[in-house]
Amino acid sequence: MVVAPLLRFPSGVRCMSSNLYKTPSNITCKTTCSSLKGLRSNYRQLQRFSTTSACHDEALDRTRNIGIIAHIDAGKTTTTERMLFYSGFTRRIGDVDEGSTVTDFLPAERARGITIQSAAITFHWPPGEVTGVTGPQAGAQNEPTPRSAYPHTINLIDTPGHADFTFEVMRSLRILDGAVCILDGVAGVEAQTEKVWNQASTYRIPRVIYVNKLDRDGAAFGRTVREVSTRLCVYPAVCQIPWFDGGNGPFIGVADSIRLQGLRWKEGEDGRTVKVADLKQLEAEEPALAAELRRARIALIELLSEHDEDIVEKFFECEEDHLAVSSADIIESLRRCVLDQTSRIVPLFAGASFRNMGVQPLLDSIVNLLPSPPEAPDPEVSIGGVKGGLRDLLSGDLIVEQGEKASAPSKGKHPKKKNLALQTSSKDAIGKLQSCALAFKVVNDAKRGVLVYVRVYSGSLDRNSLLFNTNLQLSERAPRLLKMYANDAVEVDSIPAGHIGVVVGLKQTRTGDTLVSYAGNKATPPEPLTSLQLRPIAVPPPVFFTSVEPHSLSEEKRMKESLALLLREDPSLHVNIDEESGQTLLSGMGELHLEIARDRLINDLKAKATMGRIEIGYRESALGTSSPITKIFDKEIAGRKGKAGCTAVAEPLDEDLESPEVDQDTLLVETNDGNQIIVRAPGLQVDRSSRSEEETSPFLAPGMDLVAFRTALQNGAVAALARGPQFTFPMHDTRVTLTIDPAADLFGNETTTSALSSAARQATAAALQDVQFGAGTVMMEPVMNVIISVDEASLGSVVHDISSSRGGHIISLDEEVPLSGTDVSSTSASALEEEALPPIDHSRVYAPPDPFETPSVGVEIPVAATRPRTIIAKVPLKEMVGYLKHLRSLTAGRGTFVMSVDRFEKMSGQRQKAVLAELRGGF
Ligand SMILES: Nc1nc2c(ncn2[C@@H]2O[C@H](COP(=O)(O)OP(=O)(O)OP(=O)(O)O)[C@@H](O)[C@H]2O)c(=O)[nH]1
Repeated sequence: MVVAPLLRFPSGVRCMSSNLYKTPSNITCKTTCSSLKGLRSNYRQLQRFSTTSACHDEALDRTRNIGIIAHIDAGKTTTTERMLFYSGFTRRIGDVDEGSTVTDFLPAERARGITIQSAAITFHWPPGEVTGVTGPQAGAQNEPTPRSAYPHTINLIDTPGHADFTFEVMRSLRILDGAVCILDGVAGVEAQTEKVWNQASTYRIPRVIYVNKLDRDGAAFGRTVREVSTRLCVYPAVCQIPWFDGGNGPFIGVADSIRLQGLRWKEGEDGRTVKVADLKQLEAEEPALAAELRRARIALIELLSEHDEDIVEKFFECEEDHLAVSSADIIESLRRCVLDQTSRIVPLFAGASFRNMGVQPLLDSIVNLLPSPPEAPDPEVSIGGVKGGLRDLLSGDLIVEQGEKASAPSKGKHPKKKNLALQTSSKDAIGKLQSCALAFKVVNDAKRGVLVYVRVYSGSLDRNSLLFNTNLQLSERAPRLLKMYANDAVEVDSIPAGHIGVVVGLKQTRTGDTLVSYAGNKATPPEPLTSLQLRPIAVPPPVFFTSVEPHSLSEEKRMKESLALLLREDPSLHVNIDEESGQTLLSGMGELHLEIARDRLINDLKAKATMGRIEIGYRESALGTSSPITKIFDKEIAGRKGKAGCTAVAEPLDEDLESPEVDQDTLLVETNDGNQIIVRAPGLQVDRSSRSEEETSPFLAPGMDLVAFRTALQNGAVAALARGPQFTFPMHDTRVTLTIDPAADLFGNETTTSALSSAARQATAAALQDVQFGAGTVMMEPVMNVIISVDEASLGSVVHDISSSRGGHIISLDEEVPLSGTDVSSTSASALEEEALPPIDHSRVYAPPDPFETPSVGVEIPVAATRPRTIIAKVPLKEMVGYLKHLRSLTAGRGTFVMSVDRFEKMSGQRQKAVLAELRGGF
């Protein structure tokens, strides 16, 4: 009798065997024996856990921070709901289509049936209390107990699948230690799957794959396995194959190649009852399936043997009998391969979550195969201009020279000695670090206020500790800490390293900020801790915008507060105020992104405002150089006299060309939103004897330091660049050089920061006008990097449509390595790609045959016609609006695509004219 690990329980967890076993040949077990105790008891367990620090290390081994990633509609939320149900977290299974799921709890998500925000939720698998007592570890004995025999804490992040929320996905990926990638067994590997897969590769996240929806007509497990190898460029380790009743009947379960058994679920039940049949029983009942299962087992051992020496040894110990290798040894081998990602082995499982089939073995695989926080790759940090791993930093392997970024290369007699001193003092500072956490999500909760979700990476984040925000350079106290269960919460005293929790009461922290606590009671941490940042990501440029108007003047303040909150939640949204019209413009990544922002603003945050039409965010660019334009601002602002002068020159910015030389008169060179701002002040006589951030000058008003001076000028230029002189679109690829002549432009006490900003804004706007009257300006449009997946039969028509009707450029067909999905990441291409691993040998990939692979009626389609093809093209965004519908019609519903902003491109005169005519006449 073979009993699956999912059916084994540690002592103390009682299996209600009388209900579970039916006949010796038909073993049935309820997997949630100790489940359904209800939420309250789970809460109590976690509360105890979080206040008992002695258990933390052991408990950390029993923790998994896992994400679910996939293409839209692959079944992430449906699968998550089953996980919550089987773990005893919920008493009934929520339904996406009825809008009753736990994780999609925003009204907009429930109304649309899609995931918008990543939800973080905690549960235990297998059900029961996660004790600090270390159980028998795998590998300790000859036949070790799998990890899935003991309860683990799973922090699960359900991520959105829609391309408009790519940034939300990236944000979530940064804090995961492992992921389950769900594929739709009918659609296979889709373009969005490839994108999010590559993003996960960027962070080296170990993954398992779950092929869902195998109950649907047209499901093709074998084809999907092959696509995993060809399109995701990994070796699928097929751990389960689908069990179709009688070979080509309905999907009824899975055959497990690790444990050599069949798992069968009864149609129409809630899935808690699983019938297990061993290989002998399968041979009697389903001989074809049993034969395939043997082949799957052989293929699995062969694959592992190529990458793991230990399994080769076990294989020889078993006298080269593939079927004799123990399941525990296979699980350990798979685990080693998953954690060491150079093998590119990804375990693959099967199921139909909607029919309640396949989810418990998937949960077992999360516990057995994915890493605990200490086993996950070292999180990337940047500190004092140096990049590396956090663990390396804490252990002293990553060396930071404090203050080197700000100071010039060391001069003097003993440069080496100086460096050594700097290193020692930065080491001392790093020793003071008490905890380091990443705020990965900010949510405005109607009941609890603003919740900041954090992942703690080192130390322990304690209630009431002072947190320094290294992005905003300010400190905030953490008055309350919570552990979240979707939209329910439990108060805790601390959040230890490796865990996910919520800080309530932070007023400034935004999504993506790094928070550190440190020893000592200074207001700021010692250098270089002030610059410590975890996995920074760059926000992509927004390409759609809309206007937001308050219903009345009295509503304006409230609307602005709501917008500020929206921006804290989602930094991929941007707000600009058009100085001339006074209009507030909200811009974002896509139409759906802005629609959801509108819903949040008006329905959830109750702002009384109206949003205009969603439009493409064009840009304007300078074609020539202006003459130097000087403006003197001289006016009373809020009862205080303000006077300042500034000279501006505007010119085209070519990032490929070298920046102008930076001399000691240059106070700032900064490129932001596609424009460059340079501030120069010859003769300012900067007093550099004080600390760098407090540098000052005799020309500046008392109390104004150099930072305030150049920020004021920069803000003025940014405001003017938000509105182009000819088409009123924001400027792009433009450089503005601001020059201050201290003798002529600065007027002592009267030169306030707002006067400086106003002078810089007026001078920049006038310089842009001067360009328009001279060489002129041109419109720019967002051009997208588009990846389209089609089959061979539709390739020709799709390529023709893109290149002739949509003005796109085909870049390539069937790139061997898919484009990296790191468009929203500052991280360079994945380290795995850098290691230049040998290509995957697709001919050696095992995939079982598909009963429904070819249509049973009509003309047989040649296999080549259904071969997946990938088109990579650059297409103007305007031509991609509403493209999905068109692509579906060209490809009989099979085609999918993803896109991301490539860059802004200058438009031809003819195209500019046509777009302007359309904009004036409306869409
Ligand atoms: N037949 C069948 N349908 C399924 C299965 N799993 C999910 N579905 C259906 O597929 C649709 C999408 O499921 P979701 O769980 O919302 O998918 P998702 O990946 O969370 O989608 P997004 O949140 O929008 O990215 C729903 O109508 C589900 O009922 C399955 O195993 N079989």
